[in-house]
Amino acid sequence: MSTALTPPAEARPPVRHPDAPAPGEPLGAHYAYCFGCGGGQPHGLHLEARAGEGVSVTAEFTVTTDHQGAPGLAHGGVLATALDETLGALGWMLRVIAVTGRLETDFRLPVPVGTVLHLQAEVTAVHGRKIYSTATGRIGGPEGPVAVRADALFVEVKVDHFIDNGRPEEIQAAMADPDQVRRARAFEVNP
Ligand SMILES: CCCCCCCCCCCC(=O)SCCNC(=O)CCNC(=O)[C@H](O)C(C)(C)COP(=O)(O)OP(=O)(O)OC[C@H]1O[C@@H](n2cnc3c(N)ncnc32)[C@H](O)[C@@H]1OP(=O)(O)O
Repeated sequence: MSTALTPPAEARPPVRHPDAPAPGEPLGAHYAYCFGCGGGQPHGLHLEARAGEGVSVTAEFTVTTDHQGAPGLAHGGVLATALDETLGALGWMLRVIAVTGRLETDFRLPVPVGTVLHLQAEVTAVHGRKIYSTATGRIGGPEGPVAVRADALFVEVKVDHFIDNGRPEEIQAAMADPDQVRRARAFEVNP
């Protein structure tokens, strides 16, 4: 793991938000057109995440023929997306909006089409806006061998990050959708 992903000595253990979803609760998509979790992307990952214990989440992603790199095998970038999306879902447990600053991925086993990738992610430390986290993706069941893993640094941002940087068409459509506004507001209110 690179030094950029090693929390500084003064970093704190993560604290589960009191209003975080209960363990086992489905987290749903944060945006219908998200390539990782949205239902509106026909070739997307349709990753389904659930709240875990502490500051953790679990997720499942089924590799389809849309996700190939080599014949019959998942593309490494798609697997990195699955790890990134699962790590991004940790924001629900802290109730902050955060984006990926750095993602370091190890690919340990090839992942064939048809495989269910069982993902688990947890926050390991928080320092200011910096959120340090780690994730695994297992095959053959939730306790199967680790096929992919990642260490990451997410950086907390405000909703303005998306409003200022996103394309106006999609931003306006999202802001006109009451469900989307409700999801964004859920993260904005911090103790
Ligand atoms: C509506 C609901 C939607 C909910 C939306 C949820 C979406 C989840 C989707 C899945 C996750 C994604 O793919 S998100 C999409 C992919 N990621 C992105 O597009 C992010 C693009 N990058 C950026 O916008 C920016 O670089 C930021 C926001 C990450 C940081 O910029 P900034 O806000 O100006 O802050 P900055 O001062 O640079 O950095 C803050 C601290 O983090 C450190 N830091 C920043 N980047 C790195 C890095 N790569 N490696 C090491 N350290 C880093 C800095 O050194 C600093 O440490 P110190 O000096 O404080 O010690």
